[in-house]
Amino acid sequence: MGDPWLSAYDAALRVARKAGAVIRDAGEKEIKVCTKSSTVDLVTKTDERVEKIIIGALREQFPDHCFIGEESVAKGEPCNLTDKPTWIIDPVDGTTNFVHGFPFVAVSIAFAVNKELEFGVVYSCLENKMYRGRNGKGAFCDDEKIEVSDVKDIHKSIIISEHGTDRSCEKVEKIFSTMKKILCIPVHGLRGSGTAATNMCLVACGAVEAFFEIGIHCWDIAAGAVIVKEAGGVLLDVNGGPFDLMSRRMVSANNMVIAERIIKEIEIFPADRDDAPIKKITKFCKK
Ligand SMILES: O=P(O)(O)OC[C@@]1(O)O[C@H](CO)[C@@H](O)[C@@H]1O
Ligand SMILES: [Mg+2]
Repeated sequence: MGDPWLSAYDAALRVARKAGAVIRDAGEKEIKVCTKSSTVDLVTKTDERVEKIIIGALREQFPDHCFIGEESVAKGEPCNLTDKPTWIIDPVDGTTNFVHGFPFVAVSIAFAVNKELEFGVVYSCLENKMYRGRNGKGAFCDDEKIEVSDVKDIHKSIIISEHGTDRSCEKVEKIFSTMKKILCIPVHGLRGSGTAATNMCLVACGAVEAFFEIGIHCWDIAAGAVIVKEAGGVLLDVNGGPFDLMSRRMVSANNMVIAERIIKEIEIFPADRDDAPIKKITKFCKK
């Protein structure tokens, strides 16, 4: 049997580039900002518009496929991963960056069949870098094959994490306590680009050793997960168990030595699963 998902992969690359161009253009104009789950969970017309463009184009070509998109889920659509061919989309990963002109904004498109990720595309559209990975076929940035770093000594590592959009003090304390413990190992540095998809690509191309977060969503990390795995990296739950795309918890690392060392320091806090019963998020926009 040939390559069953090649046309889907090509479509993902095409529409990711198109989406990136729309985001770049929109960034030149005035951006009207609304909020979703908290006052620091930002959304703009561009997020919604780009998601419509991506899903519209893919649905036209693949009418039987299912779609999980960040903004559609925010409007109350289901977020269940079934065995059916399913696209998992974050139209703008790094909306806060987009709003502020901080130069890391990504379009993230992944494709899963039988709950297995087949490929992932992350277009870092302000840098104009196209990261991509296909199950069993390697990971690339533009035309260059990428690989994770070979560092095994945590003292020689850079680790990425993010603060998320839930600012309840209890959670923030746990996040900072974890970061403090990791910093004090000590590691070479802690970083955060503001987009989970880009963070994972930084692991995949060896610029950092690991990225972990509790509170991310499946659309933030699905494409990056394929890219990290195909670049030779590992994906785990924050408790060291198997990675679960819908769990909102993840450690991605260049190897098990680094992953397990970080896991020792992570203070786990609860996060509702992405496939928990639907709750529509109310959007707030200033008049
Ligand atoms: O809302 P957006 O811009 O798509 O997601 C931005 C983002 O920062 O939120 C996650 C959860 O904290 C991050 O790690 C992720 O990349
Ligand atoms: Mg987004």
